[in-house]
Amino acid sequence: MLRVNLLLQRQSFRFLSSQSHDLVVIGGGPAGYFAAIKGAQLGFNTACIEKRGKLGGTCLNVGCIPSKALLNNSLMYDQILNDTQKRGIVVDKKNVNLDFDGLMKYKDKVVSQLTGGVEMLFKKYGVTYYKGDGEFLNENEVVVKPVDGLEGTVKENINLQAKNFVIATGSEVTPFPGITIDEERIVSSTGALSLKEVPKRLAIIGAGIIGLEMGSVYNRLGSEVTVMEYQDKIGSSMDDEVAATMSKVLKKQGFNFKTNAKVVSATRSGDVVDFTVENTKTGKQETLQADVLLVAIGRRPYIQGLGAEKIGLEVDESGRLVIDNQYNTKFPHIKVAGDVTFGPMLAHKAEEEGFAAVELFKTGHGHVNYNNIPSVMYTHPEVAWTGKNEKELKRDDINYKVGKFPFIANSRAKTNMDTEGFVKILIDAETERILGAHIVGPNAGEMIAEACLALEYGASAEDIARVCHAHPTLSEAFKEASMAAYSQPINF
Ligand SMILES: Cc1cc2nc3c(=O)[nH]c(=O)nc-3n(C[C@H](O)[C@H](O)[C@H](O)COP(=O)(O)OP(=O)(O)OC[C@H]3O[C@@H](n4cnc5c(N)ncnc54)[C@H](O)[C@@H]3O)c2cc1C
Ligand SMILES: NC(=O)c1ccc[n+]([C@@H]2O[C@H](COP(=O)([O-])OP(=O)(O)OC[C@H]3O[C@@H](n4cnc5c(N)ncnc54)[C@H](O)[C@@H]3O)[C@@H](O)[C@H]2O)c1
Repeated sequence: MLRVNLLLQRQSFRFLSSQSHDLVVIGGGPAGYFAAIKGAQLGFNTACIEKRGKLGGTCLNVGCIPSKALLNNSLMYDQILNDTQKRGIVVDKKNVNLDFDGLMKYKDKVVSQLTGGVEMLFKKYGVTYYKGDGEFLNENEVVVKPVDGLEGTVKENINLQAKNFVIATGSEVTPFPGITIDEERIVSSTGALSLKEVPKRLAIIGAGIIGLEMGSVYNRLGSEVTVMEYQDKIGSSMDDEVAATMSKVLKKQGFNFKTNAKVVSATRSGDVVDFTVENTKTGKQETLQADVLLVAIGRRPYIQGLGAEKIGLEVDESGRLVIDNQYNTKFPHIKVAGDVTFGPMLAHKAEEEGFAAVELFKTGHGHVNYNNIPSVMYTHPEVAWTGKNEKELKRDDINYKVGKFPFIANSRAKTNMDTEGFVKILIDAETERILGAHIVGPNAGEMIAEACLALEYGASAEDIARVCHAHPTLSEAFKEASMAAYSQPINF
């Protein structure tokens, strides 16, 4: 009898595939793939589990990258149509055509190039890539399960033991209670990135970053865009002056905003969507129609199927995995990075955390400065900021000075006929160290890197202003705003 049992045990072991690694990363988005590559570079025998079938997570597949491809090309289309005449370029508008299918195909091509690029990097650095669904069995073991219908998925359950884990399972769209997303007529950002045609009327719930970026794409392509925002202003995460400027600019571009607007219901009837909006101040309701309704009211952490509860990981009231300042869960060998935990849901923040978490495993040190995480909205003009805004400085009772410089007074912006916006620098009134920077303007997303560097190294406004900036460049506006903060600008 004992012999038979041993035999059976040995046989079942043959079918249970099992591997061991130094580091297992769950999720192959920006947090996960940075953690995995850094882990391999630091000498860990590293594996990454991803169930999507493609690496790069939300950002590369259905977020940053496809949205920026559409933003860039829709801007070019709009400029060819509407921004050539004054520049001495003659365009026969009748012969400018939009190949919407081509626009989408280009977007898909960039996505697959970049997701394929991450896969190549895994090969280059020796990261083992498991295509499957990762679930904790206990605090030292994860099972990778096959995903139905996914090409290249693991063929059977594989148990992975590891000394260290990074959870990087990201986020998902926050659903709107009572509204069913079908990704055709009532869409999330994912559906909005893959529409079959340009909707005549696009309604958007939420004037956050997704609402304003995707609204910009379709506004340029010809949709009539209406954005409904619950709060009394658009761009709630922005500095008030920046948000007010963007509201004016986007209205001029054709956006229709309804603020203090609560969507009460929305239903699809055939090819149209009927929705009812209530004004939160007056209580007045109106029923409107759109061809497509985009729900963009935020994202929430994603831990479905991870087995977090099984091993007793703490989750807060917003669904985020709770960690300490070293990214540790209650188990120091299980760290968390990216959208699934605290902080802004941004790809570069996720990357930094993935990197830092693995450095902490290896060396006990890792660094992310949460006071200096830039945000960029890729509309035209772009909006970018880092550090504190005026409201936060007032709230914290910090005495500050403001330096502002408008792009209308910047020679490069003038020559480019692209003068909307300004650079605003906030400095400590006493030390004159930079505390925050807020930019509305052409290439603001690139310019903010200068503010990040200055903030990180504790530069004063004068330190920035005394650095020679090339002429004529947009970055001179950053220098002049710094001059304005502690003294006077030259060109304004
Ligand atoms: C439309 C849109 C545009 C955006 N644009 C920008 C932008 O321009 N700039 C910016 O900074 N941010 C942008 N973001 C936000 C950015 O995409 C996220 O902040 C970023 O992707 C977070 O990275 P992450 O690695 O934490 O999570 P994710 O990118 O969500 O990756 C998590 C991965 O884990 C996988 N996973 C989850 N559970 C499991 C499991 N149990 N087993 C195996 N795999 C699992 C998921 O399939 C997913 O691929 C945008 C988001 C959207 C929706
Ligand atoms: N360029 C970028 O960095 C970029 C681009 C896209 C998305 N993202 C990230 O993706 C995440 C999700 O973006 P998002 O735009 O969905 O979220 P968001 O949090 O930026 O904006 C959501 C907006 O919806 C409003 N809202 C919430 N509930 C509402 C309701 N019931 N009715 C009307 N309005 C309502 C909020 O007040 C807010 O203004 C964000 O964390 C964002 O940082 C970043």
